[in-house]
Amino acid sequence: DFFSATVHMEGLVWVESEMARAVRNHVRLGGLVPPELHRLAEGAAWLSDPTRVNPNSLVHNPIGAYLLIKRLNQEWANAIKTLPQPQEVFGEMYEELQLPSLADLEGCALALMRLQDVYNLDMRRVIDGEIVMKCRPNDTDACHDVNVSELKNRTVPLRLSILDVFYFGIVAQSHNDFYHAALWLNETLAIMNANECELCPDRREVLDRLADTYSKLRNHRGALQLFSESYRIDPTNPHTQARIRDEEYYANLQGNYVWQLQRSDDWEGRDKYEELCRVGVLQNRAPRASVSCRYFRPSPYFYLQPIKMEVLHETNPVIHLFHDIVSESEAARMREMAVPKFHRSVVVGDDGGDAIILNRVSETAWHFDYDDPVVARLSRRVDYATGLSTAEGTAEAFQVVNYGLGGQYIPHTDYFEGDHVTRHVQNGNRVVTFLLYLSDVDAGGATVFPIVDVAVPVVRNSAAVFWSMEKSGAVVPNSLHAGCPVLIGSKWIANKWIREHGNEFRRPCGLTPDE
Ligand SMILES: O=C(O)CCC(=O)C(=O)O
Ligand SMILES: [Fe+2]
Repeated sequence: DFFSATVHMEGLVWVESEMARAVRNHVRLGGLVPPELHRLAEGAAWLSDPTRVNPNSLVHNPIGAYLLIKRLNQEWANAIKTLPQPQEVFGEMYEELQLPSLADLEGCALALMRLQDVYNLDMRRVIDGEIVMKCRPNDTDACHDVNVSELKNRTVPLRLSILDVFYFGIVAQSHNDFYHAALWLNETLAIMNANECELCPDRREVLDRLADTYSKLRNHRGALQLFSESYRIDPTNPHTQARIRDEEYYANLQGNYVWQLQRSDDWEGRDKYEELCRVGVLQNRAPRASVSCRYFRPSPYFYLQPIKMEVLHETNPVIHLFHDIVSESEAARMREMAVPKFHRSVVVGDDGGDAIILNRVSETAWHFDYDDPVVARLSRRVDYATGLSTAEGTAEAFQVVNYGLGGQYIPHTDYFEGDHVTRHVQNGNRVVTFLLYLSDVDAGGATVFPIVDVAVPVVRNSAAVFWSMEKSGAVVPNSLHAGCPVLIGSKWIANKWIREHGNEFRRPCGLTPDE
């Protein structure tokens, strides 16, 4: 999949730019191409204009990413199909051409809907190509409405068409996500009611889909009304007639019941987590309420260049941010080595095995110390900075992650609990997390600790360091944390988890259990 890591999406920007270049060259040399192909190539010309902003920023925006995938999966693919000899236009690249799939397009649509919830995005503005976050009524004063797309100089209009709006509704419906289906299908209908449009979807299909969605959500009166309208358009359809009878029956049973559209994915702690994500949406720009800052020399290694340490939470759990702990070139090396190794991220599933879930959309690679001198050097630095051994068997390899579109990692603890202990705790539990930020993020993506109300900013080349265990060996439930969905940008991190075994003498028990 392309949508599961932003770095893969960046590759697609390059693909479009190269295809456009090939078409333009072909035309310049006197070749003929269908007008549609010509239009696509001209539309992508700006991608190879060096005076414009970084083309990768196109896919750092979720609307831009969706539109790119759509162009490649549908418009380019269809136009190429009409060519009798595509090799004449595209040459060798044609053989290796890998265009995104329908699953990618769906993944983009679902990602946008997830962002819509967490950041409470204004739907109308999304359709106009703008990402505007609104705080929810119960949010703290620390939350501020913001148009995050204004913060980036945009180069191309990112407007969605009514067919896109309809498509979002269809995707949601086909994933049994009736909440978003209702939102987007309703919007489709609203746009159709407000405008004369040539390229509108079939009205009856929109009505039937929305009616069916309402029925699933137990809004039988709404469903009845829509099926009735659909029936007026086509009175010969026996299926609609039957549905009207059913909905009438259920609506009567419901009596005066007042229906309200509600999100369907409720889980404990969701609201607090999402609120903190909204508060932290521009965390790396805003001044933070850090407890204190100081130079920190945890070992002679840092004698000449002490760590610039920001204390974000003093205890239970300790959360520090170490600034400039890796260099630009080390971070680049870590990212570059990861791409060829990437696999879709998994989490520990209920059965103790690996599980792929939509709650963790990202790609993962593991870097061992013997893979590269830079990795070994960084492991050593983590040892000096934490005072704990990072030798093999004591610490895990570096886990490098690039989040995908709307990529997030919902609240969890890094230490293992319950059934997971047996499978994952041969070397003891995870004592400390050293979370390196290998990139900036334009908006969203903060690491948040909902129990203690801390949002850690994604500051390039810094590391969030937090402790999951007390010296006594007791775990710290307050270390519950999450990676907020990336709203705009490409988020790269590298985790180093250090285990208990091998550190008994480096971090011995205190004199009292709560030391
Ligand atoms: O991406 C983040 O900010 C948090 C990641 C995380 O918690 C993890 O990988 O365990
Ligand atoms: Fe974590």
